[in-house]
Parts: sequence; structure tokens; C-alpha cells
Amino acid sequence: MNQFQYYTPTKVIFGKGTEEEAGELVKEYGCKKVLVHYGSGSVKKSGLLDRIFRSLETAGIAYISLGGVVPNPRLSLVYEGIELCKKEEVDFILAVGGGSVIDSAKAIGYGVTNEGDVWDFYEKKRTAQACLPIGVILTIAAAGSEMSDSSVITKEEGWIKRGYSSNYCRPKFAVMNPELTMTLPEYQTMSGCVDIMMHTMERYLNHTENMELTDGISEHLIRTVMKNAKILLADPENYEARAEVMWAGSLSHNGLTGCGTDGGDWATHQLEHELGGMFDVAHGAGLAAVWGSWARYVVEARPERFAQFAVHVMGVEESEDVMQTAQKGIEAMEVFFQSVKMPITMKELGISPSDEQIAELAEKCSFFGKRTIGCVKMLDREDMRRIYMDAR
Ligand SMILES: NC(=O)c1ccc[n+]([C@@H]2O[C@H](COP(=O)([O-])OP(=O)(O)OC[C@H]3O[C@@H](n4cnc5c(N)ncnc54)[C@H](O)[C@@H]3O)[C@@H](O)[C@H]2O)c1
Repeated sequence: MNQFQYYTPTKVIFGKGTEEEAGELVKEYGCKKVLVHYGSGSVKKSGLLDRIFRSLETAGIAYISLGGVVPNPRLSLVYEGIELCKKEEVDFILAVGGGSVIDSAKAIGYGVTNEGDVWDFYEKKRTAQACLPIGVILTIAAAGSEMSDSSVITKEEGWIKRGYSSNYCRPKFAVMNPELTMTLPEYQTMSGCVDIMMHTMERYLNHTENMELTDGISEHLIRTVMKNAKILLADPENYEARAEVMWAGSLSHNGLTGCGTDGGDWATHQLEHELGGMFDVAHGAGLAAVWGSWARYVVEARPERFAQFAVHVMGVEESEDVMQTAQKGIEAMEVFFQSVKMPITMKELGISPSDEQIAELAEKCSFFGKRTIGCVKMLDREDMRRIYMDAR
């Protein structure tokens, strides 16, 4: 097991009706004015936004609001939010939504508290020194941004999607009522399940030996999400299944399943970010579409680990042929993705990039040849192009 730091400062308020506590929770931070940040329609339609406003009013909290966050949240709205917060002297952001809203709130929080262009952080030109405090009312179990240190933003100019991580942006609190996720379309629920699984799979597929406890937590988390994704496919209003998936979403990306690892691989996420930036696809579905191609490309670099995954997670029978076991595990995961109506190719994802677009995806993903990605096997621009080609 490697050395590690485990820092998870987010207070979790979990269960039915917990969103009613929003006002009192925000009050604990002694703020003067709150920005309520949200997306496009579902929180208005469901009446959730009005309930949050009422809760803030009852607690005597002044607030303004900014909606309009779209999936793959845009930099232009982040700039608008920064200006608004500065003008209105906002000192707390309450994000009501999923990963896109929370990430947009985090970027606004950076922009208000740091000088210069906030995009510099996402381009890795500078590091942030602060962020406004952020609270979350979660409406979709997926990204895990409600407890994570990261945010992912898309710059419209060039359609570049980039992530930035720092502990400053970890939310102060996350309110999680599984009932709020029952209005999600099936595709978003399943896409969320894939993202949750992938956050742990990215950490699990690594080069570290001897991680009995972290491996056990990870394997059980992935199996739990697989089991409950299938329940939700048949019974989307199953509260217990919604609750298991929601809690898994937070634990999968708050650092727990990475304790003692070498940091994990993350190549699938980097490959998907370019798909999200260029084609605006749902993040989890995009991950499912490229994961198998990535896994087949790198499996030779770490067959024992893939074989452990196959046996402990996918229920593949152990055999003396480690490579064969490893490959059976990859196939079994693709079969699972299809069983929950997730794509395993870009075609199934609904996009058909040309050869030139594939080359552009690899260019962008490699930061125009300046970076490699992955740890199971380090990948350069040509490797990325080949994986994209295979996934097409
Ligand atoms: N910051 C992180 O740690 C992190 C980790 C992984 C992914 N991400 C990023 O997060 C974004 C994806 O976030 P997400 O998967 O949470 O989804 P999302 O926030 O993009 O929401 C997906 C869709 O579901 C809708 N929606 C949300 N809640 C709903 C509800 N209760 N009922 C009906 N519709 C609802 C949204 O309006 C949206 O159209 C991507 O940009 C991804 O790259 C961030």
C-alpha cells in the first residue's frame, strides 16, 4: 500500500426530505448573500427550486439565482456567474443539480476569489489559492462532484473540456435525497451508474500491490452499483436502489477507493472529456463507449490486475491463463454496459467521427502532443488515436 492523504471535509445529509434543511445548513456558514446556481428545467418543473428558495427565506438568508447550466458546463456562464457574484457581493454558492451545476459553481467560486482568468487553472497555467464556500443539493447520482476536489468545464472557443482539482472547492455540505433522482430519464440514470463505476475502476486498475481493504471496498462498490442499476432499469422508483447508487456515487469519487493506490489510471476519463467537448455526449455513456477499447489496448501491461477485476467483480471463473481471464472480464463488463442500455462504441453513442475528427480528438487529448495519459500503460497521441479508432 502506498502512502496517502484522505481528506473528505464534506458534511453529508442523506435521506428523504433533507432538502428542507438547506436554509439552516447555509446559515451555519454565516454568509451574507447566496447564489443559488441551477440548470435548465428539471429543478423548476419538480418544484425543488421553489422549496429551496422557501427554505432560505425561512432561515433569513438573502439570495440571488443563476440558472442555465447545461451538461458539459460552459465557460461563458462561469464568467457571467463570476461577474454577478462580484457585483452582488455573494459569499456562498448553493448548487442545485448534478455534476454540471456543481462544477460550474466551483469554477465561479474560483473566479470570484482569485485574480485573473479562471480558465488558467483548467489549462494548468496557475493554481488556485481559494474558492468560495459551496453547498450542494444533489439531483443526480453520477459525477460525485458533491464530495470531490475536481470540476470540469468546457470552453466553447475550440470546444475544449478540461478538469481542475484542488481541495479548496470541496463542498462544505452535500444534501442527498435519493427521491430527487426519481425524475431522471432512464438514460441519465444508467449513464450516472457507469460514471460511478468508472470512478472506482479508474483507481482500481493500477500498478499497486497489497491493497486488500481498498480493493475490497472498490470491488463491492462496483458490484453494488451494477446490481442496483439493473433494479432501477426495471423499477426506477425503487428508493433503496436509488439510495445505494447515490451513496456509491459520493464514495466512489471522494478519494476513498483511491487510498493507497498509485493514483489510478484516468485515461478513459481523459479520452471521454474530448468526446464531451466536441460532441456534447452524456459523460457516463461516453465512458462506456471507450472503456472496452482502452482496456483491450492496455491489458497486456497489467494482466494480473485485470484478471483480479474479472474474478472479483465480474464473476469470471479463475483459470491458469491469466490473460484469458483478464480478457473475459473486459468482455463481461461490455456485456453489462449493453444490458443497462449503455453504448460500447461511439456508433452506439450516436456519433460517427471522421478520420480527421479522430485525429483532432487525439490532438486535443494529448494537449497537442505535450502530454501522455494513463498509468496502467502510458499513452501518447498515437495510442489515443488508435483507441479512438477502435472505439469508433
Ligand atoms: N467534478 C467532478 O468530480 C466530476 C466527476 C465526473 C464527471 N464530472 C463532470 O460532470 C458532468 C456530468 O455531470 P452529471 O453526470 O452529474 O450530470 P449533469 O449534471 O450533466 O446532468 C445530466 C442531465 O440530467 C438532468 N438532471 C439532473 N438531475 C435531474 C433530475 N433529478 N431529474 C431530471 N433531470 C435531471 C440535467 O438537467 C442534465 O440534462 C460532466 O461534465 C462530467 O465531465 C465531474
